[in-house]
Amino acid sequence: MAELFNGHVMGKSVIYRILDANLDRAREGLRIVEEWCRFGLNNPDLTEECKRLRQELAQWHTAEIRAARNTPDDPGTQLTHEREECRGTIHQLLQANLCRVEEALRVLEEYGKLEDRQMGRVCKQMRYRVYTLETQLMAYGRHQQLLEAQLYLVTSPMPELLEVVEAALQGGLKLVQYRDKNTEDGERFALAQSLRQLCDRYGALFLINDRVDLALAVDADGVHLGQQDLPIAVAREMLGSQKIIGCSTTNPEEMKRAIANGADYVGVGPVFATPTKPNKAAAGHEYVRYAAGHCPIPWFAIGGIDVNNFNEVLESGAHRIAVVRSIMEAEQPTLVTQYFLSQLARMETMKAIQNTQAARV
Ligand SMILES: Cc1ncc(COP(=O)(O)OP(=O)(O)O)c(N)n1
Ligand SMILES: Cc1ncsc1CCOP(=O)(O)O
Ligand SMILES: [Mg+2]
Repeated sequence: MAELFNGHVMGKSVIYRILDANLDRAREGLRIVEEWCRFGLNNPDLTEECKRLRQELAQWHTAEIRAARNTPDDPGTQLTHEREECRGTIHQLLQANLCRVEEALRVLEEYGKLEDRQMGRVCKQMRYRVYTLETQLMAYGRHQQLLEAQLYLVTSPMPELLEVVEAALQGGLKLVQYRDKNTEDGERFALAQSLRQLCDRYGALFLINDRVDLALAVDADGVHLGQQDLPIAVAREMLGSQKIIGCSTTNPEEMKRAIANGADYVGVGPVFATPTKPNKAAAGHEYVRYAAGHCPIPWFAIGGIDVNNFNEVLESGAHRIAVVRSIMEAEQPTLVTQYFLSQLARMETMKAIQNTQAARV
């Protein structure tokens, strides 16, 4: 059926070309995401969902639709956006491709229903499934990254804040918390936004200390709450299940409660008394040893840790640490970050070797 639209003959072949291009686009985008779910995350559920979506789309890609393809006459093949040629991180690559799939599904929904109402309905459902996939994938990646992070930088306010954090990111840091008690909200928001962008560029997680509203405003990866801050349950309600919530603990009771309330990680300390938190007594090595033996979720030893006493903290059983001054006040934040990270990685390797040997005996 040929229909006249604005003087142009709108034949079936035009609709079929649009469907063909967008079926390809959606399937290619899904394949890119699927490869990451499979090889990057080793996640069978997410891999399976990508595959199912691809296969369901393939059923709509009939021989008739394929036959309408006319690549040489397609003006769109020469068009690339600058951003397509430069994806900085896996996160950006995944987001760009998920967005491409969602757009293609929307096109398939709108043009598909001109041909077959069922196709419109199915593509709409698939678009919602892709939104869910996106949320799950981003949350999974975020929690995986938290598991892998061994060094946590908690910032302190200073004029060179962004430069120092960037220097630490250049040293391989993957987890940053913006902690700033006194700056007024407007400036705090602007700084949090800049830090968010900086962390994105380096593929690092970005959390906000104390303020759930600020975490929401800049779409941070999560929030860190102390015993005097909002309850975890309230923050969870506001942030949803996909974001990270950390909680400070000073003793086993606080740790147990934080875990029962759904914290994703806990701070364990202060290990040593510290001027950064002057009114807080040290919990000491004993609590670090307790965490090493009992804590089932990721935990970070914090408080007074520096390059000189850091090995003692590792000997007490810590394999993740959080620091403020050691990096924020370092002459060479990149080098200090590299030093901490290399020592933490070395310790992991030694533990893996010891475990293998113990398993053999
Ligand atoms: C990783 C980490 N652990 C502990 C804290 C301290 O949080 P809190 O007890 O709420 O104290 P303030 O940082 O808000 O002064 C932290 N921020 N990060
Ligand atoms: C925020 C916080 N919570 C427990 S100790 C501490 C401060 C750690 O700072 P520093 O690493 O400078 O001792
Ligand atoms: Mg706090």
